[in-house]
Amino acid sequence: MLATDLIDLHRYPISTPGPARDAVLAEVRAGLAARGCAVLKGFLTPAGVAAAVAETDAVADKSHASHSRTNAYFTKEDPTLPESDPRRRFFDRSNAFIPADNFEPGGALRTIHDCAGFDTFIRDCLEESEDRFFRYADPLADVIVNAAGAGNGFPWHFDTNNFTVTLALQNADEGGAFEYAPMIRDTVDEHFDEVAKVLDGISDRVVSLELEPGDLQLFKGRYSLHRVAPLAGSRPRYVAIFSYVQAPDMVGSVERTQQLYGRTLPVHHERAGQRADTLID
Ligand SMILES: O=C(O)CCC(=O)C(=O)O
Ligand SMILES: [Fe+2]
Repeated sequence: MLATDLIDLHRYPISTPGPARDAVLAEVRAGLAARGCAVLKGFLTPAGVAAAVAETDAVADKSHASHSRTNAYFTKEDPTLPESDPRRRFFDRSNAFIPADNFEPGGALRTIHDCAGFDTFIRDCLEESEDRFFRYADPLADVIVNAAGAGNGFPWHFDTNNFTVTLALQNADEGGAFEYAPMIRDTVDEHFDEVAKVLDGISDRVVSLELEPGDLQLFKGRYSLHRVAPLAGSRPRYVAIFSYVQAPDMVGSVERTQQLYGRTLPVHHERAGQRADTLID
């Protein structure tokens, strides 16, 4: 399997410096600056989509399902806040991640991820500096697939990570749109009143994206409230997630890895407590 067969490199010459690549970068950066979101439609070829879906179908039974009730901030219930506060609005979240070690080197997803120039292209899109941009070194989490069946999808939230790189592989029979309220909060103001309107379904700031199989999405979810709308039907929604972090050799914490993937590896225990930052997660 060759990256040239899987990625539409004519439309997106990610590893060929020149005006065509510069034009793609300019468009992505403009989207990120204006809305925190950029979509490269048809990043994969039809053959690339088919190969990635077949690969995912073959390991779909390895997914780990977890359920929780969460608010948009992933914080605990705080009864001292007024009941109308968005921090007290909890929603059911169920998700199933296929851990990264099910995707073999040379398989479709890793051929895409390992393609020459892929990481540099993503870094250039995000305008991150070289010493602050590394592949996640977690063998269970660097390349995963979120396999979502019928249900609530992924309720409204802000991401804790600065950006997310996803590749849409398969849509559900119904629902599953990616909805977001661009830049609804900023570094100094949570804008709880605006957030509450989104949660109540009465905001006029929500944008709905119908991503199609093969679309690559770069999303800065720290300031833009977003969700995956409820899903229906028997066909699961598959989205691959490529993770990058700000320091080398990072892996997930033992607790979070266990929760998301249902197991841990020796590396999670060896590196526990050696994180580059002091954040909870
Ligand atoms: O599945 C998606 O499209 C994105 C899910 C999401 O928002 C997340 O993983 O934080
Ligand atoms: Fe998110």
